[in-house]
Amino acid sequence: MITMDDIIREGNPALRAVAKEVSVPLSDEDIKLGEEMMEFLHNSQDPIKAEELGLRGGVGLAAPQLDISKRIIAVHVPSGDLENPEPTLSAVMYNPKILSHSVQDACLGEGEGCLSVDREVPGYVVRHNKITLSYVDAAGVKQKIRLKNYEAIVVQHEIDHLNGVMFYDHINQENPYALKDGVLVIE
Ligand SMILES: CC(C)(C)[C@H](NC(=O)Nc1cc(F)cc(F)c1)C(=O)N(CC(=O)NO)CC1CCCC1
Ligand SMILES: [Zn+2]
Repeated sequence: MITMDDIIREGNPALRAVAKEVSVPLSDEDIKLGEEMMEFLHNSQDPIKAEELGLRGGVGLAAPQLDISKRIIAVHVPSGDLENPEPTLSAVMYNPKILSHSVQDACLGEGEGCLSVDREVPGYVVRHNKITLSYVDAAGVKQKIRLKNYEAIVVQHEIDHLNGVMFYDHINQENPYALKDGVLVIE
């Protein structure tokens, strides 16, 4: 089972490498890894298990954060309201690729953090507001989906990890809260 000890932290050069595509059909090993990554996210969002295992509540995880240089990400975005426990996005994505994106940019009003970064780095992380994404799912089926707002931000954050990019690489060094006109601030 994946715990925080398995997650490498900034400074580890493996976080700056470009990860390799996985072969399709998926190997049992890659399918198992994806299942373990999703299990980590579920455990991290379960108050009891998170406390027991000392996990930070995670919405996304990329294989390079486990020192595995493969283009695999897992995302699990809870719905946010207790009435509707259905997550708004829950998927293990193999070889995810952004096919196209909106002109409209967006950022989280709270800025971003990272499971591999044990410090606060303030500032807006400007990303695409909407993306069209292709990936191979855990069943080996090619998917093409459109995402927007928070879900799109999470997936872009995870795909960045596959390219050795950290969220703070996007923050304006002169003025971390500088915003061009028209950037949507997502609260
Ligand atoms: C770094 C951390 C603060 C743990 C961040 N979680 C988060 O932003 N909030 C959160 C946590 C939950 F459990 C449920 C929930 F709806 C929201 C996160 O998981 N990531 C993922 C990551 O580090 N992947 O490599 C960072 C987020 C910043 C913007 C998108 C992902
Ligand atoms: Zn991260």
